[in-house]
Amino acid sequence: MERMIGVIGGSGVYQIDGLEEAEWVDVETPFGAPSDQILTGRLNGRQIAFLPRHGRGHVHTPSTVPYRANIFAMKELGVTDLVAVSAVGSLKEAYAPGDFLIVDQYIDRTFAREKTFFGPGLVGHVPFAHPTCAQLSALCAEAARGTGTAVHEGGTYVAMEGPQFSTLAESRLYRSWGADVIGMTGMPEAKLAREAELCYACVAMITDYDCWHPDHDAVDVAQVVATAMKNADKARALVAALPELLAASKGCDEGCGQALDGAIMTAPAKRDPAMIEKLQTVMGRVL
Ligand SMILES: CSC[C@H]1O[C@H](OP(=O)(O)O)[C@H](O)[C@@H]1O
Ligand SMILES: Nc1ncnc2[nH]cnc12
Repeated sequence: MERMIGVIGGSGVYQIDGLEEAEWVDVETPFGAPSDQILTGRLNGRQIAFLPRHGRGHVHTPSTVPYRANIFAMKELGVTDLVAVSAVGSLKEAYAPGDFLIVDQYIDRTFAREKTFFGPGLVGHVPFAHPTCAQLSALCAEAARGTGTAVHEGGTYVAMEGPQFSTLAESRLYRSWGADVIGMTGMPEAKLAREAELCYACVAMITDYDCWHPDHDAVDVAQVVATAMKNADKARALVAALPELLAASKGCDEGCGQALDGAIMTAPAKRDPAMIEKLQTVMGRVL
């Protein structure tokens, strides 16, 4: 199967430049519209799709981002490898604002979001011990290093509900858990990408020290935006390098594309035909 990069841009990354045949396209899904139109085109001769997670102009809160529609739409467009770019707070001294961290684990503290494509009449459970694709993550690290930024490979992302930032007690709690960075959108995006059998990687752009650091002011939007703006060119350079790196890579050998093998529990005779039809795009392979 031809591989194709999709990118979901976070706070501060609402578009990418330099696409040939660039076009913002509407994609409708059974879960409603995605966060915005999706920018499609060719980057260095290779097809790519880009979606701003909060919409252009930042209209969705972390809780109202239509995560299911976003993943569905990417799959519909033929994306196989999805890269999330996310602004995060650092929970460790060594991870400084301006650095990139390639996430490989999550702690999901969100509670007000739809987190699965499954439902009554079609029940399934995908493996999630390793929530990101190691091969795609390695490509992201290589692309990130090419921007000249400090890159940390591997780290745990705490996904909080927001939209308010954390209290000091919460920030200290997450540090005591050994978590590395904090954001508001990593979940359920990563869970849904796994259910849709996509390779998924998260490039976390560190924008602040949250509120635990005695020598830094507690995070506010101005800090996040200032760092994100400073890093926006690097984020775009990183994205620009990805399609070629993917084409030259040996591809995923850890089964992201077969995550649904053996996952569905509902007996064939009990499966809801409407659910089967609704989910053709994301999991037609096993239905
Ligand atoms: C503007 S600070 C909080 C906001 O920024 C992050 O967004 P994203 O993950 O989409 O880059 C964080 O998760 C919050 O949504
Ligand atoms: N400190 C922080 N907490 C949650 N989300 C963030 N996004 C960027 N910085 C953040």
